[in-house]
Amino acid sequence: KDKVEITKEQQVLMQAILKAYERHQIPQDVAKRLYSAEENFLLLTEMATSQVQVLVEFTKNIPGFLSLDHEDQIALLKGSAVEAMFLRSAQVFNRKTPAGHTEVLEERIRKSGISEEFIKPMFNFYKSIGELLMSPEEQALLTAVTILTPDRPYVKDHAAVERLQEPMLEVLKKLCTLHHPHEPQYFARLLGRLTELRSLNHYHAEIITSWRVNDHKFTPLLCEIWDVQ
Ligand SMILES: Cc1cccc(C)c1Nc1c(-c2c(F)cccc2F)nc2cccc(C)n12
Repeated sequence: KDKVEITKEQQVLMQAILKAYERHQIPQDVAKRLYSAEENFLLLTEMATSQVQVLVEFTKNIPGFLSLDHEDQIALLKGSAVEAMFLRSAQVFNRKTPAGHTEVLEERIRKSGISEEFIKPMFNFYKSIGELLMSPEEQALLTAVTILTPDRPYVKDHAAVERLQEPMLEVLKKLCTLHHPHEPQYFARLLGRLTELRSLNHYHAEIITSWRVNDHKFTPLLCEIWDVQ
């Protein structure tokens, strides 16, 4: 009989409480919220930009790299950036992050304006790297070997790059034997990944072009390393 009525003040109080509750969500709640392709592209652009910065710092710390011809240093960096970044993002992707983060990253990559034909080879590569269960030393050496690939475009002194790459391949080969005693083919499998990486260069160039066609903006560093704009 006596009608229940929310008073005006109670309405205001309830709205304030609800607003606060929705604003202060815990991470996994946020993860469920779908992001727009633009938001995903922006996040990936930030990730890619910091990956390039990390790549440049890592490369400068490779023993002997800074004593190479300066133009060759640039040619090696520009020629290997995509492959090195695929390797690093594969490590990031395969690291067992707190539950749900890898799926979130995968979802954001899938919804960032990259066409399906490039998504497949990208995740196949991530999976094939994950299956190798590389040690941190193997990951670091494989990245250094990738950067010190003598036959990149515009490299003048091939021999000097080979002299740096050789000893790293030797150490990597020994590590594979030590870490994977029951897999004599492990080193060969690692080098097989480098071949797969090269094919991803082509896909990456297409991804960049398709983003540019849709007028996506890159950071100055990404433009510089991939000769965009
Ligand atoms: C950070 C990231 C992680 C996984 C997938 C993607 C698409 C990205 N983002 C980019 C990559 C890139 C990379 F950084 C690592 C591996 C493969 C890549 F395609 N390259 C570029 C070039 C211009 C802009 C972006 C956003 N971008």
